[in-house]
Order: sequence, then C-alpha cells, then structure tokens
Amino acid sequence: ATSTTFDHIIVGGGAAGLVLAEKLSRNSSVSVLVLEAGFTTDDVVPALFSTFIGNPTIDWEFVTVPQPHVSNNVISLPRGKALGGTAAVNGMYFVRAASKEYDAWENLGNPGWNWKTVDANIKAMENFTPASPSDAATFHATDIPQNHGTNGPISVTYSNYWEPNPLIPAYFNTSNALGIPTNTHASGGSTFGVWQSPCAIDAKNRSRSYAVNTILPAAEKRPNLVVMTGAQVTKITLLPGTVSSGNVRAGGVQYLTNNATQNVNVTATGNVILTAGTYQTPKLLELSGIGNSAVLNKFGITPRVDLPGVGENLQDHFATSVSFQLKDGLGPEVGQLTVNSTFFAEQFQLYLTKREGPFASVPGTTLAMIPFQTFINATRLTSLKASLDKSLKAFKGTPFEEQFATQRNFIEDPSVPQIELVMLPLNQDASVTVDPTKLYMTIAAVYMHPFARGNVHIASTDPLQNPLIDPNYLGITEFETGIMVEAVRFVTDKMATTKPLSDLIVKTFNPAPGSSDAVLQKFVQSTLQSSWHPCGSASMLPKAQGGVVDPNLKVYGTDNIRVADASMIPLEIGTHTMATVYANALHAADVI
Ligand SMILES: Cc1cc2nc3c(=O)[nH]c(=O)nc-3n(C[C@H](O)[C@H](O)[C@H](O)COP(=O)(O)OP(=O)(O)OC[C@H]3O[C@@H](n4cnc5c(N)ncnc54)[C@H](O)[C@@H]3O)c2cc1C
Repeated sequence: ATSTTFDHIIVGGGAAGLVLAEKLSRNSSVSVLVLEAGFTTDDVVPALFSTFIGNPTIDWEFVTVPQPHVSNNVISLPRGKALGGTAAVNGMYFVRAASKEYDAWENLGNPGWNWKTVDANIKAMENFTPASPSDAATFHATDIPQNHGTNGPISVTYSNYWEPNPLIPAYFNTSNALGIPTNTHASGGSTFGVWQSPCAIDAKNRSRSYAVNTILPAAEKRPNLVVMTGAQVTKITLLPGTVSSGNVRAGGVQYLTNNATQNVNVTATGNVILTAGTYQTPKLLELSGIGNSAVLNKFGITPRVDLPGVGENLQDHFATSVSFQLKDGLGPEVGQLTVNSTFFAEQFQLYLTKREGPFASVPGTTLAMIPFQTFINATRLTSLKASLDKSLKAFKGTPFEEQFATQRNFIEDPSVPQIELVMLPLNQDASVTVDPTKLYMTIAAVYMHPFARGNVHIASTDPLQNPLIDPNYLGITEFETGIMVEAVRFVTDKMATTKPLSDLIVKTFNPAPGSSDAVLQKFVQSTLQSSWHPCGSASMLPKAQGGVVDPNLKVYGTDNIRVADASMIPLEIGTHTMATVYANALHAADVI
C-alpha cells in the first residue's frame, strides 16, 4: 500500500509539477507525491495539438465571465487536464522572452529570479537539434547554437514542413521591408524581429516532447516518487492553530479519487506545493481558507490567512486574427488537413511510416515580435500613451504602481516587444466557408504586455465547480483597444499590401483594408480571444505589492505552502510561457 505521509505533496502534475517532482525526488531520502486530476493522454502528433480544445476528458474547458470591454463575450480558456498538464496538449513553441522582462522580476523584489537563472534553467531542460541547413537558409529556422542547451531532457527542434513554399520567405521579406529585422538569435534575450519558433518536438520521432515521455519514466521508478492520476485535490488541510512564527501550517491535502475522499499528510518538515495552474492554484488556496477574507467570508469559509493578493494580478495574452485567401497553385498547406479527408489520410500515413509531412510539424511557427514604434505612427503613439498615463493615475498608491512603472518603461524600450504577429497557413476567420481547393493564411496579432489586471476566485465552496475567471481583457480600455486597432491596421494595411507578401494575397476577409477606427474597434471587440498564457494569480511579490508568495515561493502567512506554477509569475512575459514555467520549476526545487 502507498504510504500516506510524504515530504512533499505536489498538487497538479502539469508543466511545472512534473519537472519539480523529478528534481526534488533526485534526493532519494526525500519522498514526493504528485496528485494529478487528469489521466495520461497520447496527444503527441504536433499538427493535431488544437484538437484537445473542447474535449472534456482532457480540457478543463474554462470560460471567462462576460467581458464588458469585449462586447460582453464569454471567451473560452482551454487548459490541459492530463498528466503533463497543458504542456501535454499545447502548441509546443519552446521560447524565451527578452532578458529585461526576467530581470524585472528580480527588480520587483525577487533576488535570484532573473534572465541569467531562467535562461540557465531553460537550457538545462533543453536538448536542441538545429534545422537542416536548407531549412535554416530558406525558412530562417535558425538561431545561435550557444543560445540553446543540448543536455536536457526535452527535445527541441524546428518544424520541417513549410508549405506553401513561397509564403514564409515572402513573410520575412515583407516584414524586413516594414522595419522588422530578421532575428537570428531570438533565444538569446532579444526577441525583436521576425523569426521561427523552435518547438518541443522530438527530433527523431517528430512527436511532442514533454515531461511524461522524457523525465518521468525513469523518475517514476524511484521508490521515493509516487505519481497518481485521477486524483483531484479538493483542499489543503491546515493544522489547528499556528506554529511559533505565527504562521499556519499545512498537514496535508484532501483529494477525490473514484468519487471517494482520501487524505494524505506531509511530514513535520514537509511542504504542500501547488502547481495546479493559474486558474486553479488560487482556487485551492481559497477553499483552504487562504485569501482575501472578504471573498472567503462571502462563501462562509473561515479565513485562516487573510491574503488579499490571492487570485488578483491575473494577466493573460489576447489576440485578434485576420485571415486571407492566397493565390491558387502555391502548393499544399496544413490548413487542408481539416477540410480534405484524402489529403489528411495520405499525410497521416506518411507521418506514421516516415515521420514526415504536415503532421510532423506545428501548423505555423513564423513569428514577428515588434514594439509599438514599429507599427504606430509617432503622433498616434503619443496620444495613446497620454491616454494610458491618464488611466494609470488611478493606480497611484495601489499595489500595482511599481509593476505598472516597469511596464510603462518597457513601452519606451524597443528591445521589449509588445505585439507578436503569428503567421499560420490556414483560415481562422469563423465567418469564412473554407473552399478545400483554395489556400489561406492568418496573421494573429497578440498583445503581450496588457496593463489591465483581472482576477480569478472561487464561485462556490464546491471544489468541483469551475472558478470565476475575469481576465478583464481591454480593461485599460481606450489605450488597449487603440493598440489592438493599430495592430490589426498594420496587418491589413501594411503587411498585406507590401511586396512580396502582397503578391500572394488575393483577398483580405475581415476587416476590409483601409477600415476606419470605428470599424476596427468593433472588429477587435467582437473577435478578441485568449492567447492562453495566464499568470500572476499567486504572484511572487512583496506582500505590500499584492504578493502571495515570497522569493522562496512560500505563501505569506504559511509555514509550508508553496506555489511553483505559472501563477507565481508576477509580470507577464512577452512570449509563450511553457519553457519559462519549466525553468521556474527547476529553480523552485532549489529554493524549496
Ligand atoms: C491551447 C494552448 C496552447 C499553448 N501553446 C503553448 C506553446 O506553444 N508554447 C508555450 O510556451 N506555451 C503554450 N501554452 C501555455 C503553456 O502550456 C502553459 O503556460 C503551461 O502549461 C503552464 O504550466 P502550469 O504548470 O502552470 O499549468 P498546467 O500545465 O496547466 O498544469 C496544471 C495541472 O494541474 C492539474 N490540476 C488542476 N487542478 C488540480 C487539482 N485540484 N488536483 C489535482 N490536479 C489538478 C491540471 O489537470 C494540470 O495537469 C499553451 C496553452 C494553451 C491553453
């Protein structure tokens, strides 16, 4: 029988949880239990990653509360419910943000949490294989080798399916013509420019590379590591009273498995470590009596630690996409997999037999990361910034003041990009009926450093009920809507009309090129979606600044409760979050 006492109980076997469990259990005298609500999935074919969305067995299927600045829309927020977490189902981009963004964490009061440590830890996770010389030359799948690790467990390489062939070179050349340089060192701390994203793809098998099929098999053989799936933690059990420091102490956790409640304990020096993800880590704290007493009292939960930061400072990336029809005859494209069953069958066979074709790659990895100065004219930018500064006045003297000052400085620094333009060779405009004989392209404009802060709190005392998630998209309304309007305008009126990309486009769907501010605003408000990188809901910050955990990831007012997932990231980064979450989990093992 499984022991019921462990040195560390890790709640959530996701991106952070498994990496942390593996590292902590390297010490054979330390016992570690991972409790994961989901099960093992075999969602490892790169091109099929998005098929998990809306599948209730592996997607938590969260949604926002109606978003007042986004036409009151309820926006879907997929999250992986599986061993490996969202990294078991996500898009596999394996990327770093700009170095200054990590150094900002340290400057906000977190010694040791900076670019140097994050980058070293990302390298420690990474086993990088460069693209073939011809893919590097033609499709810019290239980076300086020293920017990558080669001894880590996660295989990282580039996509190798680039159809339709002329599209990517054209996208790069048009970007260059518009002042966006090709970045040949994008993993080295400077992300500005147009480049290809490396992906967590196994370089030999061309399948998803993640904790479950890399570090876990060997780690699970250790007698001191137990990983349970189908085990949903419902609360942290706090010991009565306080310890000598005045803090509360966790005795263990309660979890549900096969509809039965079980208890498991931590040792007298043990920890409960939350890695349930940005939406569910604060939920567990609140269900356990740790959070804003006003929130807890509303649900009749006795506050044991009054910690107003729990569930606040929620930040997420959001995006609006524009789709185009391309000229006929440019070649096949990955988008046809969804509308042409013959092509799908042929290509899947090719994948199974030779590990080639569109299934062996992530559907689109061409990115441009740009500062406002690249796409907003000086006069308009000055007036948008004036509007922002007016909005920010309301936060003087609040816990947000210091992080907003950091973010405000980023705007003046072109080395910290604000918008990401992701190019995908497929249609994403829901109003378009796709013709299987035609080719399409989408450019998604992602805003990576929004100022508006949201929150996530429990909806009831029922641990099985989803939390109420309010990302507050476009909450700094005039400024943030204006930024998105200008980003969409840049896509329709500049990217799509500048050679050589313009030569490949026959039609822009929505919005029409040359649209007015009013039309663009309406478009942004009706089409805005999450770009899936939520963080901040249990921020690592000084308590006076709304912090939930200290630099050792300990929850304030507790003796042994830690948070090690994306919710501890205090200031959103300008890139996809998985590699950073992995790195933070390695660092967590050092400070716990
Ligand atoms: C559609 C999509 C695509 C993405 N694509 C990319 C990409 O290409 N590149 C990139 O860098 N990032 C990407 N991301 C983001 C990335 O996957 C996340 O940042 C990362 O997985 C977060 O790690 P985490 O450990 O915080 O949470 P998760 O990985 O979500 O792990 C949380 C785990 O906790 C479990 N859990 C939750 N509650 C409980 C409970 N009460 N009891 C037990 N277990 C529980 C969950 O089931 C889950 O396994 C994507 C995200 C989405 C949604």
